[in-house]
Amino acid sequence: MVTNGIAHNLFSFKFLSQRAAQAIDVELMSPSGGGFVFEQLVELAGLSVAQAITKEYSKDTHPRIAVFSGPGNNGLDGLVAARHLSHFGYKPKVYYPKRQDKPVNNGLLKQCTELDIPFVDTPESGLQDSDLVVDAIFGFSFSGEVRQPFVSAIEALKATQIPIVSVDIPSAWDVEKGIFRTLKKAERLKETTHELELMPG
Ligand SMILES: NC(=O)C1=CN([C@@H]2O[C@H](COP(=O)(O)OP(=O)(O)OC[C@H]3O[C@@H](n4cnc5c(N)ncnc54)[C@H](OP(=O)(O)O)[C@@H]3O)[C@@H](O)[C@H]2O)[C@@H](O)CC1
Repeated sequence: MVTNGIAHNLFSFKFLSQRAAQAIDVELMSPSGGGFVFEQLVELAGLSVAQAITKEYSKDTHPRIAVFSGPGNNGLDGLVAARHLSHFGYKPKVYYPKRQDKPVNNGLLKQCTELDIPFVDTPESGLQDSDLVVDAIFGFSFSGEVRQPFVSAIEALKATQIPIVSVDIPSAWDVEKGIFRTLKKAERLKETTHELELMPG
């Protein structure tokens, strides 16, 4: 879901607890439940993010998109979104500083590379000359204080004036209490994408 406006819309969202969000994933991937496999869910999540962006931000006005991908599955959603955004005619570039050597990660990296999507070394170079940033750093497994190498990425997101589209939740929010603790920060965020509400089922 992508919404215009900020604070007045935050309270019209339906938020899921961390436990509920994880339970939905388990249910979706259960053979007796949704029967989905992990890769399908990541693909659907990233595609949903890219589609949501096309609805809110035309490639004519916001062609250059920075994607910040984190170390977990939220970051994979970002890589998938980058690929679809490229197919949709946008010009994405990706900041992905902490990579896991797993088949799904490596496959998504390869697909982005083959589309000539640039990978940048710093958050600043990601944001430079970008019209919008996709925040796919942390999702529902984030906890505690932000650790490196993501401190500077979060600071860069706080400082930027371009629209931010967050996957699941704005990164570095306390998953359970963030909306109440960081409402001021949220008011600065332009957009929030809640991928879980876009999932099938
Ligand atoms: N699960 C699924 O099936 C599906 C999930 N999906 C998506 O994945 C998201 C959940 O994925 P996830 O569980 O990998 O968690 P996520 O928030 O991306 O990353 C956690 C990583 O961050 C790190 N980290 C944590 N705290 C930190 C800190 N304070 N400071 C710094 N680092 C910190 C920690 O890494 P570590 O530092 O421990 O190596 C950990 O590995 C979910 O929101 C949705 O978007 C969908 O694609 C559909 C299928």
